[in-house]
This record gives sequence, C-alpha cells and structure tokens, in this order.
Amino acid sequence: MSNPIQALHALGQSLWYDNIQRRLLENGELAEMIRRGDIRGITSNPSIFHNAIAKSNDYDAALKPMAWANWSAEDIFFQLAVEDIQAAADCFLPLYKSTAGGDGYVSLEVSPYLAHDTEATLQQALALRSRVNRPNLMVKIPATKAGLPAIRKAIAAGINVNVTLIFSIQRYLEVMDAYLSGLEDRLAAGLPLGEIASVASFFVSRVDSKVDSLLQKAASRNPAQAEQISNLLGKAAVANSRLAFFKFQEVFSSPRFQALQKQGANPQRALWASTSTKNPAYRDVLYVEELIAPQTVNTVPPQTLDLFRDHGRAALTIQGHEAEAQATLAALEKWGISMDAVTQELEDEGVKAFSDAFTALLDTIRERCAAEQAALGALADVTAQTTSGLEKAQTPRRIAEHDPSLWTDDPAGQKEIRQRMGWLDAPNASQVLIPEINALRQQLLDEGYTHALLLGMGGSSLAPEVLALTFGKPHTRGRAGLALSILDSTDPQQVAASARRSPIAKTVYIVASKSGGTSEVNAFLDYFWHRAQRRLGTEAGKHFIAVTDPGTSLDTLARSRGFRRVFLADSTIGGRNSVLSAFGLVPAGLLGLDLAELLSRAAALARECLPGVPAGRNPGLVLGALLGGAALNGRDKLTILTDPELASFGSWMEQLIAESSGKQGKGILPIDLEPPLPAAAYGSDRLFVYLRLSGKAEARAARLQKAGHPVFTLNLKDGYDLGAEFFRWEYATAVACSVLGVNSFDQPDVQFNKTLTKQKVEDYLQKGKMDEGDPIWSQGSVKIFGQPFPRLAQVATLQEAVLAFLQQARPGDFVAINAYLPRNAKTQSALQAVRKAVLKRTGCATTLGFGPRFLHSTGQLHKGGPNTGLFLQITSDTASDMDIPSEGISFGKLERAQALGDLEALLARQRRAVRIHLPLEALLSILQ
Ligand SMILES: O=C(CO)[C@@H](O)[C@H](O)[C@H](O)[C@H](O)COP(=O)(O)O
Ligand SMILES: O=C[C@H](O)COP(=O)(O)O
Repeated sequence: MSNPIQALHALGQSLWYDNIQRRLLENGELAEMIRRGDIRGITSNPSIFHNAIAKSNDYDAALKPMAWANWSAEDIFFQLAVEDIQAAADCFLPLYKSTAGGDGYVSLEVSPYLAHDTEATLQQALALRSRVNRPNLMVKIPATKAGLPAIRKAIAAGINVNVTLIFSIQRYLEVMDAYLSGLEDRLAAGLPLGEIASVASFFVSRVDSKVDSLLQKAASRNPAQAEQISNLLGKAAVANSRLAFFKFQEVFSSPRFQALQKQGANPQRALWASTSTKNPAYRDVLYVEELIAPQTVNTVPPQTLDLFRDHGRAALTIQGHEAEAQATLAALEKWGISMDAVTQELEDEGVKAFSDAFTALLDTIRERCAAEQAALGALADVTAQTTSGLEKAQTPRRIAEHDPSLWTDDPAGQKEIRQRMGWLDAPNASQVLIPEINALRQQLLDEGYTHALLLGMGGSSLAPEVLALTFGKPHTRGRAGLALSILDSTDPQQVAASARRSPIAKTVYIVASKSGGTSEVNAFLDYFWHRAQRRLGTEAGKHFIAVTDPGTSLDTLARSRGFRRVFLADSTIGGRNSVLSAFGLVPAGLLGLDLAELLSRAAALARECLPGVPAGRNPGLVLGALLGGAALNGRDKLTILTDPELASFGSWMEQLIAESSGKQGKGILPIDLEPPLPAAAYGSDRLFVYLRLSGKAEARAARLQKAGHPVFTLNLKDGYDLGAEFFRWEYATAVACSVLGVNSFDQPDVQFNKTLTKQKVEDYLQKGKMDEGDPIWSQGSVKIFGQPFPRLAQVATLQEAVLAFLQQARPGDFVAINAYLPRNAKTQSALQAVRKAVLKRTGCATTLGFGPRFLHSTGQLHKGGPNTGLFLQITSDTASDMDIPSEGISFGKLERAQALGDLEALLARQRRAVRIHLPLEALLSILQ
C-alpha cells in the first residue's frame, strides 16, 4: 500500500527536502530517506545553513583547521556548505541518473549579500558550479530585479538554476522569460539545451501571513463586512500560487517554448517553497495538499514532511480552480489589499531575512573562530603563517606523491622515505584484511580460545595496547572477542606476570615484529614457544600467529614451526605508522572491534587530507603546522590531556611524535600522563592538547587556557574515532617534521642504542659477567652511575644527590625518569610520585618511561633531540629472574644490558644522565 508521499509522487509532483544538516549526511539518514522514496531533491538557503551550523556542533571539527588557518567567515561558510552540498548531491546521484535528470537535485544559494548585484551573482554562480562540481547541483539565485539578468546568463552558461524568492505573478513571468531567454542564448551559441534543469521557487505561506494581517485590519475597519472579509483568511497564498501554475502552463505550452523543446529543452518546473503552515488554525499540510499538480515540486521542511506522510491527502488540487483563484485575488483588491504591494514587500523582506540570517551565521562562525584562535594564544598567528607557507610549498600534493624532499636532501634518506609512505593509503588498502581477521577471530572463539597475548615492541605493540585498554571499557562498542594483553618488557617480573595472565591452553600468541629481528620479541617468542611446546607438544604452533613483513626471519620461522597464521604486513609502512595495517588490525580484530568502522573513520579523515582539499581545511596539515610552528617558537613540549577513557592514547602519540621528530638536535617532546600542576606553574615551553570524549577533563583544560597556555581540543564521539585520530596524528607528525626540517621516517639513534646493547650482551656472553662500570656515588645498596655532576662530592644522601643532579635543570629543559622495572600499578604509582616531586621542584616538563619499552618510543628523541633533557635512569636487582631458553642469558640480564646500552648512548650524545641503582622500596623515599 502506498503512503501519501508515494501517492503524491505518482501524481507527478516531487517532494524535495527543505533542510540540510551535516549529521544527516554523516549518519546515513538522508541516504535512507532517499532509499525509502520520501524525498527526490534538497533545497538549502542561508536560514537553513544558519540553523544547521549555528545551532549544532556538527561543523566544529571541520571549522577548527580553517579557524587556525585564519580563513574569513564567508570562506569558511562556503567551504562547509559546498562539502554538504557535494555529499548530498552524491547521495542523490543515482536518482538523478535513473530519472535522466528529472529529479535528484541539490540547491545551494549564492550569497544573499549579492541579491542586487547582477555581475557578482553571476560570477559566484559560476564559481559555485565549478567548486561543487556535481551534475545535479542547482545554484539558487534570487528573483530580484538584478537577479533576472544573472539568471538568464547563468542558464546560458549551462548552470542549473533554482530561482528563489518569487512572490508575484508578474515577477514569475519575468523569471520564466529569463529562463527562456537564457536557453535561446545557448541555442544561438550552438550549445545543447537538454541537460539544463531549472525550477522557479514560488513562495507560498508568507503570502497568507501578510495578507491575513491586512484582512484583519480591513475587517476591523469594516465591521459590517467582517465575516465576508474573514472568509478570505488563509486563501491568498494558495490562490496566488495556483495562478502562478496556470502561467506556468501557458508559458511552457507556448510556441516560444515549443521551439526550444524541439531542441531538447526542459520546462522550468514550478517549485512551491515556504510551505510549512504558519498559522496553527490552518490545516498543518495546507500548502502541500492544495498545490498538487504534475510537473511541480514542493520543498518541505522536516516537520511538514512527517505530517504529510502521516495524514496528507494526495489528489490533484490545482486544475479547475483558476476562476476561484482569480476571484480570491479580485476580492482582496476590493478590500484594498494590493497584491503588487504585498509581494514587493515580501520580496524586500525575503531578501533582508536571508541577508540577516547570513549575517547571523557569519557572526557565529566568527565567534567560533575567535574561540579556536584564542585557545592557541600567540600560536594562532604562527599556525596561520606556517599553514600558508605549507600551502605555497604544495605540501599536501607532495605528501600524496611521496616526495621525500619535504623531509631531507640526503639521497639515502630519500630512498628510505619512498618506501615508507604506505600509511597514507592504509585506511583503504587495509579493508581487504577484514574478512580474514574476522574469520580468524571466529575460528579461535569456536575452538575455545579466550586470551590473546601480543609479543611486540613499539610500533608493533603500542596501538594494540591503546585499543585493548580503550575498548576494554564499557563506553565502547565491543563484540565477542579475546581478552588481549601486551608484553613489551624484558623485565622478568613483567614477563612472568604476562605468562600468569594467559592460560596456555586458551591463549593465542601474536608475535608482532615488522623487521622480524627485534631482540626483545625474539626473547619473548623463545620463552613462550618453549613454554607452549612443553605443555602442548606438536600442537604448539596452533597457538601462534605472526605479523611481520614478507621475507623476514620471523616469517620463515613461523612457517617452519607451523604457526596457525602468518599475516604479512605492508612493508611500505614503517612501524610507528603501522596501526592501520595488519599490525594494528589483527590484534584489534581478535579483540572484537568492528574493523570496518575503525577504518572508515580513518578513511574519512584521510579524505580531508587529500591534495584537492584546500590547505586550511586539511586537519592533518594545519595540526602539523601548529605542532611544528609551536616547536620552532619554543613550545616543544606537547602536553597531552585526555578524558580518562582515552588515557592510553598518549603512549601511542609519544612514539609517533618523539621518534619521528626527535633528531638532528630538534624535536617535539610529548608529555604523557604527567601529574597535574596548578595552571600557573607551567613554563612557556608547553603546548597542551586535550583529547575529549566524556568531557571529564574539560575544567582542567579550561583552567590552563585561562592561565594563558595554548590548549587545543580534539573531540571524539566514541572510541572508534581513534581511527581518525591515528591518521590525523600520523599526517600531522609528518607535516610537523617537514616544518622542523627533519626526516620523519628514520630513527638513527634507536639503532645506535641497539648496537651498544648488543655489545653489552655479547660481552656478557663471553665473560659470564655484566660490566656495569664504577659508581660515581654510593651509599649502602644505593649506587649512582654515569657522568659526575656539580656538587655530587658534597652530598650525603640519595635525596641530596638527586636534588644536586636536578639543579642542573634550566627553563625549557625536561626531566626523563626512565625505569628498568616491571611496569605495574605499584611501580607506576611510585614513579608518578617521584615525577610529581621533580615537576614541583624543577618546574620542568617530565616524562616517565619504562625500559626497554621507551627505547622504541621516546628513546630516539632522548639521544637525537635537543640537548635539554636530564635523564634519571632507575635500575633495581630483581629477586626472581628467568632464562631466555635459547639465548644463554636471562631476562634480567638482558634488561640490564639494555639499561647500560641506553646510558652509554645518552652519555655518548653528551646528555646529562645518571643511573640510580637501588632497591625498589627505596624509591618512595626520594624527594619526600
Ligand atoms: O527557495 C527555496 C527552495 O528553492 C526554499 O529553500 C525556501 O527558501 C524556503 O522554502 C523558504 O525560505 C522557507 O520559508 P518559510 O517557510 O520560513 O517562510
Ligand atoms: O617501533 C618499532 C619497534 O622498534 C619494533 O620493531 P619491529 O616491529 O621491527 O619489531
């Protein structure tokens, strides 16, 4: 059974939707309405956009980069509007095609400020046509006196035109004439007519609103005829519109049009606009029901659409009512109501109302821009200038083309970069992995597996950990999956804790290593493989999955050991950019995440970073400009605030930003999970980012901003928005590195550190003993190693020693606490307490890293970045060590070798670094 809307369509009238809102485009609601057959086109106007933009937060994310790039409010408006119109046009394209251009149009109005300027209107119509670049766009031009020649010229130029703000029959005739003249101009120029579509928007309800009030005045002037006059209430609009329709019929059956029609021309359909009922005393679908005829359109706001669907009556209601309509208008004239005057007033008011709505909209955009710029403080100018420099350098195009000269002139570096840009395509290219990962999860669940333990470091482990910690929480949408945990430490206690948490018979081990040769991962694999083999014998292979690049030693080993699966990753993606490749997706899929959703959020952000997008609208580019510009201006400590649900995200950012940027004495240091200080206590080397989901940290962010610090906010609507954040930060980091002039894609000092550690291990294997060097200070079981520092000779206690060491700190320095200890709640809280004390004492930014995990993250910046760090390395003897079965060394010894290699690398780079070796319990006493 057909509903009233379908019945209406069957009568030859199309319902269009007088509404646009980004949310409808993003959540699929518009597409669904089209699919249901509710609407066959869309109209927008300045009031609709004012409503959409000013009364929602739908546009905030898109507005942010443009505000930072210092775009004008009008440029921002047209950018936002064009995006919506393009998205809507894409939704309607199938209908447009299936009706051969009969329906499926989306209207965008020229600036109402141009309503009295023919040439400017025409130029903007041409510009909008090419910007929107969709065949089913209609450009709306008001039917003012100055609008008429612009309409003719626009039609002649082949633009589909929706003529708006028509109130009088006389003006309507002029509009039809302009249309026909435009077509004739085309014909004379030998241009085709068939693809041009046009509608004339005749405004309905406003006529009643004005005439009714005049009628009421007339009735009070003529009390004797009050009833007769009152009978005309609510009649003028329909009568006026019906007469317009009869003119439509006349004109489009005239010989003049027939001549054009022979050449393929389409009639300009009448479109009823302003058709919601304004007077509650009238039927709520009055201006739909009374104006039904073939070859017409009615554009309705959401409520009228719902009402008509609910109880509208569809029947042909115009034909046969000509005499009645004329009589109504004649009666109005009789009571002194001049339709010429009424409609002229309505036109003037209409132009003004759109213009006022546009002004209000631009004011709102200006306010929001001002707030975004205020959040950046002095960095606002820097960001705008840096963005414009990046635009001039054509950075987005060069990124898309993998142009290595953005980062280095060194030929070897350039060669490496060319092989490291695959992350740009990952949101789309990784789609193919989804079915096999989902099938694997299902298979594992069916076989009774309950746990997954990922063995990996840095780029191969941080993103999976973020996803496990974020989606383990109830606010996110998870599906049935395995409990995922991560091992990225050689600390024996931590290895043992991982083993305890993962019951062998029900655990699948994900061995994740891009290079396949990372020493920590080899050690983990050795340990867990032997353990599984002891327990499961020849079945052990079934419990192992490898994720690695093609042809690595891990690839070979995994196959020879009969691993359940080997996922070969994209070797054009470097480790810290690998989250949206198999490295992030395999663990995420086993965890039960909706991978398509995660990738689609990333893909949406990636589309905004394409070279066709204007630089100021590219969120990755402008963020990169901000980060890079800030660092060049002394704000190189990117301090991360998050709502609690997103607390783990900073650890991924840390690696990406520090390892990419921290080299050649430059870099941006991410400060993650730092205990809070009073807002006024932070130095001028900070830039704060607030990743917001629930808003729990909002008050803190506001306090920081109030105290004058630059604080910018990125809003996430749920955990899946991490997909977009991963891409945003990857792109922004690459851009920031280009601004700093460093190669974003290498990590020379990580390799240096690894080489030193390897020497320590080899030395140990030869001598059977670790050479720890001589302490520079000791007291009982507490020893300090490293480079002597001022006043050390005078100190009596560990506390004094640490204070003396910290006295070297200067403004702009940072203090890194690097602990080679198990990373668990107890050590984390003890070290956070130490960190807080250091922070208070020095006023310097602080970081806390656990070795060897941070070596694959901030470790690069520690040695390669600016020489502004003070490094407090902490080691402790472990009570219970475990052997790495095939390596002749224990986990504890390997961990110590890593600490020694780290210290040696720091000292080789002239960093201020010491190792404090102490019993774990002594930690808490430091600085208290
Ligand atoms: O002109 C078109 C469609 O071509 C519409 O968008 C038109 O502007 C709107 O229907 C009216 O502005 C709505 O007017 P009203 O219902 O607020 O009086
Ligand atoms: O960030 C990467 C880590 O250094 C681990 O490297 P990998 O994936 O080659 O094992």
